[in-house]
Amino acid sequence: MEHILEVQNLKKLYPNSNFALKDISFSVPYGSIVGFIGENGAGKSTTMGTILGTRRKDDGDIKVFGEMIHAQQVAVKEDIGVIFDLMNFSGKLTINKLSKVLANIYRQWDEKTFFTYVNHFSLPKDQEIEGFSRGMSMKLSLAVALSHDAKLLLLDEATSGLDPIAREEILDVFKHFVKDKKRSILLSSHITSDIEKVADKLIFIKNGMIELEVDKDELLHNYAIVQCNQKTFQEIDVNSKVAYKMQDDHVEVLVSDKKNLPKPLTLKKPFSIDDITKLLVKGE
Ligand SMILES: Nc1ncnc2c1ncn2[C@@H]1O[C@H](COP(=O)(O)OP(=O)(O)OP(=O)(O)O)[C@@H](O)[C@H]1O
Repeated sequence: MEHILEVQNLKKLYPNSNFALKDISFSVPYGSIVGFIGENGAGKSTTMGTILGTRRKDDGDIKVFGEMIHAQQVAVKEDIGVIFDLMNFSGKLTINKLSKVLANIYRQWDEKTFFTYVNHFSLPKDQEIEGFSRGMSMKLSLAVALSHDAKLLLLDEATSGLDPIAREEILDVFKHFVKDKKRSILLSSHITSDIEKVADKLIFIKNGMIELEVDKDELLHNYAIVQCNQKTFQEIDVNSKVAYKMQDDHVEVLVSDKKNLPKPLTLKKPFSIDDITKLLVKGE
């Protein structure tokens, strides 16, 4: 089995909203960190919520660890560690008390690992967690997600609110988490430089649709952003054009096969995930 998570033809409509997840499919391979990228309201949290069963899907299949997942399956959910934007723990608890509560919730609760992360993140153990800053809350959520022997982490904006040093630390924790090739992470973030640092694969979502799903190596080796005039734009192989944006005096194009371009052409080097995101989101 190659993939820890497979999403096939997932559809979801919200009542009283024009938004829909429109038949989306993607996969998360074992041992990988997959970056989930899209602008505000693109559908990242909705996708993660339907995978977890906290939001009802209308159609489509979700397979985790090779098995079809249904909303009621508690056992499978124990194997999924989650961070969503807001913490759900009672604010009156301290970390010491929280650990005892979680030991009763998770069969695989590992107190030793939990306190290793709590110490690593320098979190106070006897302070009520409602007084925690956003960054401290995020670190606590992460310590919890990493301490019940989860095989898959669904992390929605898990690095936001953290200072650069804490972000570095956490990205190192992510890399370590997937190292044995038995576990994976799906990570959404607006801080694309974080994704750029750790992701093995990238999924771009726009308006409820997957625009691009690509391995980072493939992106680095074969993709490019080129700037050219209209005439040269027409000469680029249509299958290679992923997205483009017409500017006043030139066209900016994301191509998937940079070795097969008409010459001469200006390659934008180096390009960032932000550059790609802008073209996919704002371009055609
Ligand atoms: N409970 C709900 N009822 C109706 N519409 C909703 C609900 N939750 C989300 N939406 C809508 O679904 C769309 C996608 O929202 P979602 O939170 O999945 O986006 P996102 O990509 O996670 O955005 P962000 O980056 O801002 O967190 C938005 O238009 C939002 O208004």
